[in-house]
Amino acid sequence: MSQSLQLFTSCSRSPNHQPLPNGHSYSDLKPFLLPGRRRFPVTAFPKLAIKASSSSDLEPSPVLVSENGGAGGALSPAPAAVSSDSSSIEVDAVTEVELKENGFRSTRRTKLVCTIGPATCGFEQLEALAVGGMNVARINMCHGTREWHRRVIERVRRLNEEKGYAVAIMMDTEGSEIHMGDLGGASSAKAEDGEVWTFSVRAFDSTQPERTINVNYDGFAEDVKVGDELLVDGGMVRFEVIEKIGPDVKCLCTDPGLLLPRANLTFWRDGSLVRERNAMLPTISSKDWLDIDFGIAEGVDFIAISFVKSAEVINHLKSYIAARSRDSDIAVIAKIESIDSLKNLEEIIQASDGAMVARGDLGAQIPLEQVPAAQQTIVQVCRQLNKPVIVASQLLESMIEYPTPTRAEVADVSEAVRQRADALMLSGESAMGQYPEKALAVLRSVSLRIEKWWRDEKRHEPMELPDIGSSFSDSISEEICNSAAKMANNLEVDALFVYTKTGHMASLLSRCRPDCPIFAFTSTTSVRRRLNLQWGLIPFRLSFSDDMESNLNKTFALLKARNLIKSGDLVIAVSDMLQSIQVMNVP
Ligand SMILES: Nc1ncnc2c1ncn2[C@@H]1O[C@H](COP(=O)(O)OP(=O)(O)O)[C@@H](O)[C@H]1O
Ligand SMILES: C=C(OP(=O)(O)O)C(=O)O
Ligand SMILES: [K+]
Ligand SMILES: [Mg+2]
Repeated sequence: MSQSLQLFTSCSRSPNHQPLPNGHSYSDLKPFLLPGRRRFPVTAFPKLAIKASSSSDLEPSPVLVSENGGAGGALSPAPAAVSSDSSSIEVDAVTEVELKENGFRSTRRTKLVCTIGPATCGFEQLEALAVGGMNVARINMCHGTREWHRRVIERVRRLNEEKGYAVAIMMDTEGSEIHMGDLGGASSAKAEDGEVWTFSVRAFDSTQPERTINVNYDGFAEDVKVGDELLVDGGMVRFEVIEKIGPDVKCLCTDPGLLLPRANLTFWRDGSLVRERNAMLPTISSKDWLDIDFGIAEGVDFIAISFVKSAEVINHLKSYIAARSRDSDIAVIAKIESIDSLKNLEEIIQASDGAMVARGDLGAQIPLEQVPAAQQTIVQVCRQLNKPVIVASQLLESMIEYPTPTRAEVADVSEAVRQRADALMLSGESAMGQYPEKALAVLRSVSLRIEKWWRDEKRHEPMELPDIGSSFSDSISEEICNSAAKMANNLEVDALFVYTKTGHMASLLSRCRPDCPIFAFTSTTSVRRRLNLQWGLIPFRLSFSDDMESNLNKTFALLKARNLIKSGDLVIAVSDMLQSIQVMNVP
């Protein structure tokens, strides 16, 4: 490290001295196709110019073998086999190719989550998504059987092990809000203007009468009143309640559209959402607890909780998980999709390990025109409190049916990227749409383009992040990361390196949204998979010691052997173990 400059905070005296005592708790589908609307051809959409590299590039070297984290373009599949011995380094195979082909600075920073459903549950389909940049696979316990979900998890794990990806798994609970039944097996049903449909709390076995929909909530027929407005999926289809006959509620379709299995139902009276009974339903239902047990047993990386109302339920779940899963640490994501969750936003996010702007249901509870402001607030609060945030639902809704997005959808995706959300999510587009891979490619290319635009325009926002450290050592970590990120921008370094046991220092760097990518080295596979959700982090699995000098030498050697860095690259390194910022050229 001949050209290295080391800066130390006043707290540490030299790189080899003991760091400060660090008690870190590191912490229709409605085809909204208007007559004469022009749709641009698929080829008009910018494609990533990333070639698959030759297989020899990817041969596992004697010391190095790779695994996942995701980015990039139409990349080649990865090398087989993953080792985890102490002399190796593991990085997502897709990211590795992208780093080699495009260089550090152009790697994708925004992470991508894909909901897995019938369109994407096969091994090859999952692999295509991994190659296309999926960082996290989401399974929605609203749909499918546990056995079905188990097979998906098993395939994702097998992909990671055999092909070198590091796709994390997020399990999303059903929650106990009111929704329709599964349409007797049909994938959708069209409700036309003026038709009368029956919504019933009766359960139907195989033969569902025509224009009849089962409702999951026993109190439904009692609670609704004639004249109420019934909204499916927040207004994708609308009905008016015209008659109640015992368990059956007759409704007139006033806004036509496509009904999807298990679609969410809300009812409105005199322009307000009726929520008295809803509010009494538990956030985590008994079925959800069984699903959570399933998720813990399967070792999922994230559990997303639907319709969170307060921080209490998050704390409750976190203590449940802590008592039950000894070695793996499952992150809890709060879905912000109700009025109550907006009211208690800060305390919910503070209690959680991350949040999701679940615009589908949120848009059913607040007027649609308020959703963009709510999104911006949620993204900002998450950033301030240092929690990853996912922007979800209808990002590319038209791509369920069409191979290209609308301009409006591209603008929406761009806005989420511009807000520097950690992750974007596909729902129906990847679960049951016709073009899952194309939808993912659109998220990828829009993310890359907007991120580049941001950097080119040097739109550094002034860093007005509030202090969040809860102890003196936390505050030191925070200051170090803020300073390191600022130095990285000013010096235009190629990458930030962070050695982190719990991932906390890595997330503090990510929070600053620096111009360069952040290589996060961590020794556990579960931390590494969790870091997959955070903006700009490229997680590597690496065994490291408390001696930064030797960690850096080892990392440089391993990365150089893999052609991932070269002599002269400028790097800034920070770590959990040592309160220092080191700036150096790769020797
Ligand atoms: N595991 C699954 N099995 C069958 N269909 C699924 C599954 N997951 C998702 N889907 C389909 O994809 C659609 C969009 O998924 P998502 O947004 O997660 O659920 P929802 O529409 O219920 O909020 C669902 O409405 C459903 O039709
Ligand atoms: C992501 C959401 O939740 P789900 O798909 O589970 O309804 C949403 O409502 O936007
Ligand atoms: K759900
Ligand atoms: Mg929802």
